[in-house]
Order: sequence, then C-alpha cells, then structure tokens
Amino acid sequence: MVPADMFAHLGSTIGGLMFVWAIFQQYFPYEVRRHIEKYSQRLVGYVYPYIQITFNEFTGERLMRSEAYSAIENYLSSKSSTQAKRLKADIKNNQSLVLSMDDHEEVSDEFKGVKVWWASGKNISKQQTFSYTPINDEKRYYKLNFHKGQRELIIGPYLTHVLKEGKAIRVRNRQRKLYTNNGSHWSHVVFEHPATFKTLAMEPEKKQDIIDDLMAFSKAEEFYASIGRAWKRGYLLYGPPGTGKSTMIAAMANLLGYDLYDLELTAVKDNTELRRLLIETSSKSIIVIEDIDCSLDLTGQRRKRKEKVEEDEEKDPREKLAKEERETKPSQVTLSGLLNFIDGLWSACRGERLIVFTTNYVEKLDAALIRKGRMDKHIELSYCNFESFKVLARNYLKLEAHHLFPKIRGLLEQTNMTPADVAEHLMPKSLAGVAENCLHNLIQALEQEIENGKLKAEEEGKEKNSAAEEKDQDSEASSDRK
Ligand SMILES: Nc1ncnc2c1ncn2[C@@H]1O[C@H](COP(=O)(O)OP(=O)(O)OP(=O)(O)O)[C@@H](O)[C@H]1O
Ligand SMILES: [Mg+2]
Repeated sequence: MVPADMFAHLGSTIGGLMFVWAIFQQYFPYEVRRHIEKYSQRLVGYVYPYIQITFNEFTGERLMRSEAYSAIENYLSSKSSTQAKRLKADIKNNQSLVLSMDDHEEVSDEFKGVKVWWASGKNISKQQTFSYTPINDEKRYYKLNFHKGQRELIIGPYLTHVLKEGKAIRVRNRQRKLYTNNGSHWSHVVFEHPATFKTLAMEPEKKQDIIDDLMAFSKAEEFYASIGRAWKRGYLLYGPPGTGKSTMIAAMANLLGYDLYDLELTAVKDNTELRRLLIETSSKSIIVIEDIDCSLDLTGQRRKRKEKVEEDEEKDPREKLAKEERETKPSQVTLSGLLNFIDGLWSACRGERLIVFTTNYVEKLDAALIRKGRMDKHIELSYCNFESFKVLARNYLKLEAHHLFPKIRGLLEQTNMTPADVAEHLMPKSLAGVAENCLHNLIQALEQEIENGKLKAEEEGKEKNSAAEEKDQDSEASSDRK
C-alpha cells in the first residue's frame, strides 16, 4: 500500500470508530453503559496491580481548602524541584520562592524501600454559573499510585509521615511574628531579627548546652504528655546590660522557628487582662518578660506582704498568695497572678511554649519566682572573655587568628567589658576599615578601661581611709567626752 492510501484507510477507520462511539453514547441506554464501564474497570482491577488515591484540593462544599492537599503540596515541593520538568513558582508569606509541580507532572518517592508515584492534575468543571467575580472552576488534585502489595504500609505509616512532614515544612517556612502588648491587645510585626546562635558570643560548651536543651524541649511532646506536665519550659537570662540577653532570645526564636511575644507587664492593667493576654498566645511561641525586676516592683510587693503576714506563716502558701492578691490594688498585676499563670494556666492549652525572663539583677528576684520548675534553666550572660571575643572577631572581621589576639586575651582578663562594647570597637569605622585598626582600637579601649578601673579603686581606697579616719576621730572624741 502506498502511504497516501494507508492514511486514507487509517482516516476512514478512525472515522468509523468515532461514529460507533457516538452511536454507543447516544443510543445505548445509560444503565447499560454504566454496567459496561463498571465491569471493564473491575476487569482492569484484576490485572492492573496498582492502587490509586486521590486528594482533592477542595473538599466538601469547595469552601475549605483541604489540609491534606496543602500538606502534600509542601511535602512534594522539595521532590518536585529536583524531579519535575514543569514547575510552578510562587512566593509564599513574602518570604521565599516555593516550587511545586505543574499540572500533569509526576514525581516518585520512596518510603522504607517501597516506591510510590505522585501525580498532579486538574478537573475543569463545565458548570456554568453567573457571578460578578470570576469563579475559578479548576479542581486540582494529587494522585498517589502504589503497588497493591504495599497497601498497609502506604495507607498507614507512609501517609501519616507525609502529612506530618508537610505540616512541619509549613511551620518551618511560615513567616514569624513579633507580638507586643498594647494594653490588653497584642499587635504584631514581622519578626526578622538576624541573630543566630552561631553569631552569639559565648563559651562554645555553654552555647551547645543551651542549643541541646532547646532542641530536646521542642521534640519532647510525648515525654511531657507521658509525665503529665504542660509542655512548657522557663528560662531565666541574667547578666549586666549589653551582654546579649535580648540577642539570645532572638537566636532562640530563630533556632526553633517560634513566634515571639514581648510582654510588657507595666502596660497590663490587672490579672484578668494578664490572663487574657497569655491565653491568646499561640503554640510554638516564646513569651518574653524583659527586666522582670523593673516590672511593677514585683519583688517589693511580695516582701511587704510577707512582713505583714508573718504571724500566719504556718498557713498554706496558696492561701497566702490568694490573700496577697486580694490585698493588692485591683489595677495591678500581682506576683501571685504571674506565678499562677506560669504554673497552671497552660496545662489547658495545647502546644509548646517557652517563657523567658531577663534581668540585670538576679539577686533582687524573689526566690519563689525563679525556683526550678518555674524557671527551669538559669543562664548567666557575662562580660566578654576571650572565647566570646573570638566569636565576635569571626563575625565582624572574619578573623580566625591574629598576632594581636594574645595581647587582647591578657587585657580582657584584667577588665570587664561587655560583648556590646567589644562589638562596637570591632565595627569597621569606614568601609575600607582594616581588621588590624579595629583590633588596635579595641586594645586602646581595654587599656583605658583598666586605667579607669585602677583610678576608681584608688579613689575608693582614699575615701575609705578618710572615712575610717573620721570615724576614729569621732570615736576618740566621744570617748574623750565620756
Ligand atoms: N553575646 C553577644 N554576642 C553577640 N553580640 C552581642 C552579645 N552581647 C551583646 N551583643 C551586641 O550588643 C548589642 C546589645 O545586646 P543586647 O541587646 O542583646 O543586650 P542585653 O543583654 O539584652 O542588654 P539589656 O540588659 O540592656 O537589655 C546587640 O545588638 C548585639 O549586637
Ligand atoms: Mg535586652
């Protein structure tokens, strides 16, 4: 047969088939057609060894976006970017580019040595509706294909794994927020502090210990549930101003991917308001109360009460706290209110919460406030030592070692300078700032500090001497009078 004839033949065959199909559709009763489709699918089912699950984007009345669908989308995004040939790009949360596979793409995945395939697709519904706003009538879905021998593994553990991982990815990618309370309401801004534990200047072992503690906490949901405790942990950060307390809180939030709630106690009217604010905090958050010693003179309040109620010391401490609460003015947050919330309130709330207190004067704080169980971990941030200096030099000057380091080490041991001050001197003063100049600046400043320290000590010594002399003279005079 010549090619032209062949095409003519093929054309007429196709035409014939289409004609038969049209007749079939039009004249075969619906019932018969349905039966034929049903049995042909069953027949395919006997020979075709794969199982298919469909996850639609919208479930129910198309109002709710399926949680499973978005979890799968997140889960597949990393696989799509390496496997799929056609990708869709989108910027989510104003943050990073998120890639997902385009319609009718397929990617494979492996779970415990079993291979599965994911395909994306869409149905376009032909329904005609009239509306002022255009309705997107595309219904997207993901289809999961796997061998029927693996049914149990895939439907059980694998799908659980996909959904859990997908949700975790969403949490990691979400945009985090910094909340501050404006009276009794939280308002928020996007949290984008760049601090990390890597750039935080402190002794490496101490730093690692804190990181381990945080990571263990964030993974300990089951443990906390099993011992019957609320999933929370309290940190107390203390040290002089400029030693990195606020910086460390930002680093914690960045490490764990938590939101930050900066609670300004002085702006809270009373305990009811405090309770409302705390209940409104979401899970995966760090609640920060800065300068706890300055907030509302909490310690003073308690001490005064203590003196008053000294006589009924043997009574139940809970009663004492309640009494104290009654006695204080209604327009104030009390220490007992705060303690109660830290202790008990969150048992009723799901999800993990860190609560961080900072102070410059740990010795001023009431022992009840910082006992273990309330503040589980006490972290001291202190003056800059050589280990911390090395971190700063690495951050600011990209220096690992330098011939001036030993000298700086010696000077740091003789004086107290905060990391904030050291960092200030390592800041290049001009764009062309040379590392060596910065180090010289620092050395100068340190020597100046040491000099100042000596002068101060001398003066204090003199004052002491003269005071002692005066005292001597006074006592001599009084003994003379006698
Ligand atoms: N340990 C540190 N590591 C890195 N940078 C630090 C450190 N300590 C201080 N800094 C720098 O100094 C600045 C001030 O530090 P920060 O605000 O964290 O101090 P603070 O301890 O919270 O002080 P305050 O008690 O006054 O609130 C920060 O911007 C940071 O750049
Ligand atoms: Mg601070």
